[in-house]
Amino acid sequence: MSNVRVGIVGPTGYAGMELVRLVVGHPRMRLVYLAGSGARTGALDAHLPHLHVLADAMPLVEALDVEKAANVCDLVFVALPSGESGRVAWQIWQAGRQHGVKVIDLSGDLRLPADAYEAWYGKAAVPQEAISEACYGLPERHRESIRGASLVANPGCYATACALAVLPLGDLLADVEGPIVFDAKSGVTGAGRAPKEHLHLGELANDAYPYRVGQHQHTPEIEQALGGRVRVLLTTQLLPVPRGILVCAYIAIPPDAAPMVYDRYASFCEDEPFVRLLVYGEMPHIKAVNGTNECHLAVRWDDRSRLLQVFTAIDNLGKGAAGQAVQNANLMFGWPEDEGLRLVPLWM
Ligand SMILES: NC(=O)C1=CN([C@@H]2O[C@H](COP(=O)(O)OP(=O)(O)OC[C@H]3O[C@@H](n4cnc5c(N)ncnc54)[C@H](OP(=O)(O)O)[C@@H]3O)[C@@H](O)[C@H]2O)C=CC1
Ligand SMILES: CC(=O)N[C@@H](CCC(=O)OP(=O)(O)O)C(=O)O
Repeated sequence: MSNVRVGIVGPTGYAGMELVRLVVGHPRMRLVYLAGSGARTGALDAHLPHLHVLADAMPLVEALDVEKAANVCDLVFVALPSGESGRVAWQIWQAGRQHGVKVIDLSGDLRLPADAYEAWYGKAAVPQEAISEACYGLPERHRESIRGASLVANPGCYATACALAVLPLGDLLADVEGPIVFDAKSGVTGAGRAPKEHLHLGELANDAYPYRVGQHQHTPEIEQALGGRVRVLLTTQLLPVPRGILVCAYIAIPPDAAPMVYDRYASFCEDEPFVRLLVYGEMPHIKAVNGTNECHLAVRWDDRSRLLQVFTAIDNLGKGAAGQAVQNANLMFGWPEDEGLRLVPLWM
């Protein structure tokens, strides 16, 4: 059954190590190639002792060789810092194009048009050809295109949680008045593993605060994921927890649509394997989705303010990164969408 040969570029990073866990547990994937910058090579469990249990199932970590990645793998996940990741994904895709290698990039490099990317990320964009080739990998919106894609831009973590809060509105989105406001909070693994002063325990413990306000790079990605029809105000905040994203969206739907809005969300979620609508009145918890590919969603109409509140919770490393990447791979290979993703939450 384990017939598809898989490579992971960036396995020593937070998203990459979660990919290792999911790929090793996937019944149709065989991990054959691990590569990074060359700074940490050899046995992966020498750098990540918790993976010792998987040592026999894992190749050694090598310095990245694009040609090798393209030749020994059928599928490559690329999870490098933005600015580097999309370039590497594009190179591997080009090198393996003739024998149909499939590539999923977890960074923001292939998600936006070049001018928007450069404006919001402040970095040079990859060639337009790469951006045009890449399919935006939000299954709840682009399932059919993902099935036919060989290069996928995996969505951002905040962008996933925010878009999923709104997409169930469907054509009601056209009647929303004013911008949609997202109050979003993330655990610290969202910032990656490279040490930074504001991420130290001493700085972050007992604290929580907004950051990159008005400048967060997922703002245009959310607008794009919602079809470019609404303005978005996104406030991102850092929480002193390792993982998980919690979003509250405030949406001015027409008040006369309020009585049937829960049913609209219910009918959307009924067909979605990973978006779970909570019973009216229940609220999502990040602990209930951490370690999984699920998005938990709650809807509440506030009659006093005449606003719809939609709450979503995802694991930034799960549905926000590695889990969604595996979901996309399942679609690209024509497998059941939840293959290898029937995961029990970590809770503690
Ligand atoms: N963390 C998250 O929650 C999410 C992350 N993402 C995206 O996924 C990508 C990876 O994020 P994350 O895992 O958090 O990042 P980390 O900083 O934790 O890890 C980055 C990885 O990239 C490797 N690396 C760095 N530079 C190079 C290079 N020049 N060539 C080859 N390998 C290199 C590092 O390996 P080495 O040890 O060899 O230096 C490390 O394994 C980013 O683009 C991020 O935006 C997207 C959604 C959510
Ligand atoms: C807590 C934290 O810092 N989260 C990151 C999440 C975004 C990310 O991972 O980067 P992409 O733009 O490539 O998706 C951030 O806010 O930048």
